Amino acid sequence: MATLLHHFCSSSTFSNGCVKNPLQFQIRPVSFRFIFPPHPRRISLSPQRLLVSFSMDSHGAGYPKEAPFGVDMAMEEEYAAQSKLLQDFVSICNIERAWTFKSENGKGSMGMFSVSQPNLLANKRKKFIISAHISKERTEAPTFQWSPFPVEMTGVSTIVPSPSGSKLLVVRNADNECPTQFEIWSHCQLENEFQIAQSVHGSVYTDGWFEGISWNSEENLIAYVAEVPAPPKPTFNSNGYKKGGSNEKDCSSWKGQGEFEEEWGETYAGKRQPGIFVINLESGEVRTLGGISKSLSVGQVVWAPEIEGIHQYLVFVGWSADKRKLGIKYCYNRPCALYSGRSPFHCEANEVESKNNVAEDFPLCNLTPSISSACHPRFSPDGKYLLFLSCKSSVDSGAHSATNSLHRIHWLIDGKLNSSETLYDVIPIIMNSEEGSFPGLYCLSLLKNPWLSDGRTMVLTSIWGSIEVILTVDVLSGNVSRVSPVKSNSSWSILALDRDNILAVTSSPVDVPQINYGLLIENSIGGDSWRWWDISSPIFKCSEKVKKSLSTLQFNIMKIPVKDVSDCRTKGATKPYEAIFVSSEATNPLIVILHGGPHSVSLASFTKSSAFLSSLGFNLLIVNYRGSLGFGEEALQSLLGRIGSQDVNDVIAAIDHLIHSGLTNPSKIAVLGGSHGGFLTTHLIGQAPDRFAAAAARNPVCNLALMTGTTDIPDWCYVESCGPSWKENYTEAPSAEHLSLFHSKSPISHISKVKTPTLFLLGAQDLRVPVSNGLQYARALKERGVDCKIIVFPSDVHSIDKPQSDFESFLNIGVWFKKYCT
Ligand SMILES: CC(=O)N[C@@H](C)C(=O)N[C@@H](C)C(=O)O
Repeated sequence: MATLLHHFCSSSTFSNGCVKNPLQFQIRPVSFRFIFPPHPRRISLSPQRLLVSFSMDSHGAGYPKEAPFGVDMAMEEEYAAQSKLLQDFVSICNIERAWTFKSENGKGSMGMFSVSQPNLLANKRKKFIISAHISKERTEAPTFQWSPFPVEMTGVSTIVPSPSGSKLLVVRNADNECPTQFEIWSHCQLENEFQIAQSVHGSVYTDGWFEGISWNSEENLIAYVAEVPAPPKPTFNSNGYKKGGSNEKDCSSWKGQGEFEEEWGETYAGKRQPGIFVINLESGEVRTLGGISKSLSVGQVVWAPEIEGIHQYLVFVGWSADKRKLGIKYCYNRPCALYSGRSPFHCEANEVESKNNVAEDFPLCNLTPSISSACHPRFSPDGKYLLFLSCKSSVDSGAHSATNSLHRIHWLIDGKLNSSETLYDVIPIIMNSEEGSFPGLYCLSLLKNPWLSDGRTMVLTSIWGSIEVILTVDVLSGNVSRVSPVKSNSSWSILALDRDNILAVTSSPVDVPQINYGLLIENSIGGDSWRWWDISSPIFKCSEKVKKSLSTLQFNIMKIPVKDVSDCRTKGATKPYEAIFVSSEATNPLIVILHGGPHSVSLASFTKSSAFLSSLGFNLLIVNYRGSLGFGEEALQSLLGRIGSQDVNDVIAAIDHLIHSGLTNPSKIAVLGGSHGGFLTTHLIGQAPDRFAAAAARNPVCNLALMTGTTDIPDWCYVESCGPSWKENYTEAPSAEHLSLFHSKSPISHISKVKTPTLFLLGAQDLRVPVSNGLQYARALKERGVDCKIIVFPSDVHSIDKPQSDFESFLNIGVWFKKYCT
């Protein structure tokens, strides 16, 4: 077991489970249970963990055995039963990506799905490929013939088919100091294999953000993003400092640390600088895209359209960081621009041989100087336009995520931008929209080839209120159409295009994912001309137990009216927000679930952990408080400067609204959230101490004054606490006034009122909300006699998503809530 359990039993739990706090003494009923299993071995002396058992271990020696540390013996049967059910949920597969190919015989097409499934024992996600032959006859339902077995992709970091579909790149990033391996496969064999030494570059980025792997149209070059090798560290031996430094290892010397170098924060430990490389598949030679300054990190590379006799260009995104690299994971507010540069295999021989790679030899062109953010470049099929997404609202306001926009520039074949060239807004930022109409673009990834055959319609997935929908966008007129069924309140997400048809996945909080196939029936693109079919697939198989428990559940998306409309600065902030209510019996205890960010959203889609909690007999209220993505920019911006009050009040109003609606009469209420959702969880138990019977917080923000000096995103503390005036205040050296403001906005300022038993799940490697935030708050609760339990996962980062940690987290949440809410 890679995980470590820390159960800090409060003194009160040792003394018969009484929950003690300075304001109130409460006696909880305690059941002392003597457990007599078929072969009695144990005597449980306390409901918590005082337990002695004598048993013969496999070596025959009799040693007293202790209860597992952190397992509440009064709940052991519950723990065992829940762990079985949770395993059934955990084993449900996810589709990561999909591709379609022309079929060999010209009839129909082939679908290839990259699927992942957690492997608890190995504490890894197994990845495998499963394929299907897709046949379709005009308007008839398409049929999928699935390959009999999946093929496991052990050790594979990513795969990328070539544009013609005749070759497949397989990348294997190695651990330690081993080379990265590239394999090129044809339909039935390995054609070539290349080992790229660490001295050339480190791991290829497969992170979904800097990541970019692009085949050229001739399919003889691949451009990609990989870690630039670190400069050598100073070397010392028995004679002292060894001049010159080297990366070689030998036994008679050691490496010093040199100097601290900034990295990109949470999930990017060890990543200082992504660079662009090109491999020639005929020679195996790897060249670096030159001219990139040290302060520019680059990614998302694509080839510009190829034109005979003209230098070949690469287009990519650059993020500059002069003084400090601030965390970039979940943070779309980092300024970035599109650049073009000449392919290192299309430069003059003397340029390539030049060892200097200086900027003058390889001039880069900033293609988007007039906008603060440009990412995900995509060329139109005719090569005339370059489309890109922008997070400018996020960059300009400082909110870590916000409404996106889509833009178009006219591509000039020499890879340069004419300064008079206009940048067109295809989808502008929507500040506020009418009920039921397009709320704005919330899309942070595009398919490699998102184009329908007319060459001007892009297909993408975007958040719309509490669901994801599939949209078509005419990039010349700017017309946006919702092509996933308007009446559906499930979430729809595109997997791949099959010529002009869409391969999608849908799910809801009570339905496991399902593959759907959308056929464009009429010639006119957009409107209601899409017909959708459910496709049966072996991918999302689940146990009878899971099916049975899901069949008893229902959900609806509720509109919650804003309480204090007079406090709102904009019209968009007065509009109702949403909450997803998942229920079976009206009298079930209720779990209020709160997303993080805060500019993120809980989707009405299938989430294994939430489905597990509903299957335990809890109703769920999943609140998309104002500030969430998917509701227009005014509603989102309304939260800046008001965290800890507006968001807290929105959650309380949602609970009240639900209760007054008569849909439920919960016996007890629990609250659960991670990160900013943990901030809300701990605020709620402090600000509304009588309302919650139990709480669970995953890497919660509890004290902004502590977080600002320890997190990878100190700017977040300023933006969310100060609002629009944050830039004037932001500094790495907070003043006493700043610290006092941060404290007043934090859950820790309400700690004296808390009495709710609270479970803390903390990742020791979290760079975003370092473990000290949760630990400080939890220790302060214990000091006050509030019942709490802390589990620290030593190798986990902010998301606590290693399979074993995720499993143990939700098992403990389920048991904790059962203990205090039923
Ligand atoms: C921007 C960011 O990471 N904020 C954190 C405080 C947070 O809430 N993170 C979100 C993304 C989460 O759900 O973990």
